[in-house]
Amino acid sequence: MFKLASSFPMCAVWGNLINMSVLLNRSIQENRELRIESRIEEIIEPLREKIRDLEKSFTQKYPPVKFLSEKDRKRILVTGGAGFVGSHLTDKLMMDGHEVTVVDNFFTGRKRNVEHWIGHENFELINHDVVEPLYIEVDQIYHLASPASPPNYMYNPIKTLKTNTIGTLNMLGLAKRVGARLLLASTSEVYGDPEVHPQTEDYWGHVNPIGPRACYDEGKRVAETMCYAYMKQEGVEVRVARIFNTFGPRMHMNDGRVVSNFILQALQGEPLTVYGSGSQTRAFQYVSDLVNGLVALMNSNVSSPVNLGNPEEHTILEFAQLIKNLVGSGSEIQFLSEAQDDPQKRKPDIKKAKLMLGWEPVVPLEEGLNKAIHYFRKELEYQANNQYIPKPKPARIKKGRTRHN
Ligand SMILES: O=C(O)[C@H]1O[C@H](OP(=O)(O)OP(=O)(O)OC[C@H]2O[C@@H](n3ccc(=O)[nH]c3=O)[C@H](O)[C@@H]2O)[C@H](O)[C@@H](O)[C@@H]1O
Repeated sequence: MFKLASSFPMCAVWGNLINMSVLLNRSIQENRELRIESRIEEIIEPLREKIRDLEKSFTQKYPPVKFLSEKDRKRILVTGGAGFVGSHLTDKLMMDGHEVTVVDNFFTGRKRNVEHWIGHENFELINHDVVEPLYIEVDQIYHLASPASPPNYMYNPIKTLKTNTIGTLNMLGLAKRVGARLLLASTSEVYGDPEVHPQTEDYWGHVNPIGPRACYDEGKRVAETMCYAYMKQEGVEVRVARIFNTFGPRMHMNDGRVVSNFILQALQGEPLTVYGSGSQTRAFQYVSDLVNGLVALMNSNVSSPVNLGNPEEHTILEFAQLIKNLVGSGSEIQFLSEAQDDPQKRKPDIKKAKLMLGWEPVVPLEEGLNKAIHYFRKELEYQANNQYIPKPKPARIKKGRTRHN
């Protein structure tokens, strides 16, 4: 009796203990499962995000494109179409509803500049160097292919000369064969270090034919000569745009021209490098103004050269101060030695463009600069955050020659 009576509460205690330990085990188990689940969630969420991004890129949405009837839609070739100006021009022509073929050798152009059109039925991208002949059917040719920034065109002067001479001959030959109209992207550099100010189209220029800039200046001058020889001898319709200093988004980070240099230096707190005293002048136009001018010229009946630029002139030093202020940067200004044959003043006379094309720049300098600053700020963030951005490759040197000969 006593045994039974005393063993009864012991059984109850054991029973409770067992229940408690089962409960404890269960809650430990549940806790562990919860922790594992949340850990898995932590790992999976970024993967889900990547999949969502990939899905988005598969169902790519293109910028809106106008519908043009067969009669109005043109087949347009843009050489250098993946470059800074070329890619903005391609955007306009695509959005206007034309069929656009971009040809680029990607020396200074980048696929990223036109990637938003890849796969569109009106768009084609060809990796081709205009120094080699090209056989396609087109109605209009915008011939922009050539490095334009002084460090780029001086990097390989022979290649710059070939691009502007043989490349232009090839494109004029194509224009002649298929009956296309060709617009040459010429430059304010045909005026050299000008003795006439502002520069009008009838000024013949002041160019050093054997200086470091000659490969580009003389290359473009002979390209203009070729256009008019083809016009007179072969009846090819030509348009010649003399483009003055232009800036905007999609300039290459290593472009080396003053706008991208100053903005990047100001954003990174580095000294702004002014070559010489900074008293030399330039007038800067925003890229969308230039693109509108190019299209207006192509579709006009003006076959003689036309200046396209913004006549608002500043010294380079004023320009450095302005960029510093707009960025809100504490960078210093550093004076370096003057570049050889650097034009001391430049400002377009644009009366002809106003009168004959009804064109003039409309984007104020500060507004354009703020857009460019925003672009370069994003590019710097992109470079800092993106593991996959390709680092610029050093040029492959083969038997003393650079690769773009
Ligand atoms: O931007 C353009 O569209 C033009 O640029 C260049 O002509 P350039 O006027 O010499 O262009 P930059 O290299 O931007 O130089 C402008 C001025 O700033 C100066 N500069 C440049 C870079 C820099 O870091 N610091 C600096 O003081 C140069 O010495 C020059 O006096 C090209 O040669 C033209 O074909 C082109 O049309």
